[in-house]
Amino acid sequence: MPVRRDDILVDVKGLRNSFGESVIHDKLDLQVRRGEILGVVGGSGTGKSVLMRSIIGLQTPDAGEITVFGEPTIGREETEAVAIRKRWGVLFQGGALFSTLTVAENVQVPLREFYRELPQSLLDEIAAYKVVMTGLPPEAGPKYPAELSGGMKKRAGLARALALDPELLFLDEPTAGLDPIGAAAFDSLIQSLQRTLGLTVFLITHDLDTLYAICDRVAVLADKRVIAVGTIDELKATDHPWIHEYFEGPRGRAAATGQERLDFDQETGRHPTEVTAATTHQASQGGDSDNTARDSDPAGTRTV
Ligand SMILES: Nc1ncnc2c1ncn2[C@@H]1O[C@H](COP(=O)(O)OP(=O)(O)OP(=O)(O)O)[C@@H](O)[C@H]1O
Repeated sequence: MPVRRDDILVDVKGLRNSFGESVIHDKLDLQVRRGEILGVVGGSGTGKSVLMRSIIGLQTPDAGEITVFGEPTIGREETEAVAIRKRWGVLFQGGALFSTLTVAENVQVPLREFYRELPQSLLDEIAAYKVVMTGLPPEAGPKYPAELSGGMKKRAGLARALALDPELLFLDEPTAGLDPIGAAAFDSLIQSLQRTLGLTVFLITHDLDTLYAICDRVAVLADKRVIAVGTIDELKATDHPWIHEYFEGPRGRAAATGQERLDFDQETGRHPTEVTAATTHQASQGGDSDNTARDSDPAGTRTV
């Protein structure tokens, strides 16, 4: 069924980006649909982050058109760009928190930028609400990033990304560096926020478990463009060698098996609550397991 124009929140057409002689994107097209979680995958250096930066206006492309919420974003006057920027939130790779500001102050940065007239009492109230919304304990608000575990830093970054009540959320590798349980908890958090707040999510990831667990569609970057976009089943049916290797390689198969097991257990009402309870508890406690590198998971799957 054709997608209604209004339901395309991000539309990228004919994008070209290069750095010197090195062409990163050429004739790249991509659409993000309202209400979906779109996973963006591709080998290292294929230009996933540059694509995100182009969409949010941090990278000026050589050529192409980008519209967000139906508005062109390239070459806009600052005042017009601000009106669009207010409507999205961004979680950069690694959280990108200001180290000299507390968590609450970090969350207040976009509020101060766009709504200078807000009184401090309201800023504090909003920040406290966003902190708790992302599963952090209220005591995390006055802490500095250096005092937080890796998982807590991601949650703080997410709280800041949600500060302006965005319609569209950009997440760059949100589960990188998290252990499997912390990553699963973060996936659940993204999915539950997406559903509750009606968000559209552009999610760059290398994490196959995340794709299976929460993404509605997946876009694959290779050969300087988006070579395929669709559900995982649709992608598996394509014969591109990178896609085939990605989903049918050992980690891809492990993630698929893990998801099938989880689906089965959810249907039969068996153990997933154990995972949920453990992760929820961990999240509310700001547990240390968020801090361990997820790559230490040898099976490449987080279902335990
Ligand atoms: N500001 C820059 N100046 C020069 N080259 C850059 C710049 N930003 C990105 N690049 C290059 O563009 C390419 C794509 O980078 P990008 O960070 O988008 O890749 P990626 O797909 O997100 O990779 P990864 O999965 O490893 O994070 C890389 O070769 C990178 O070195």
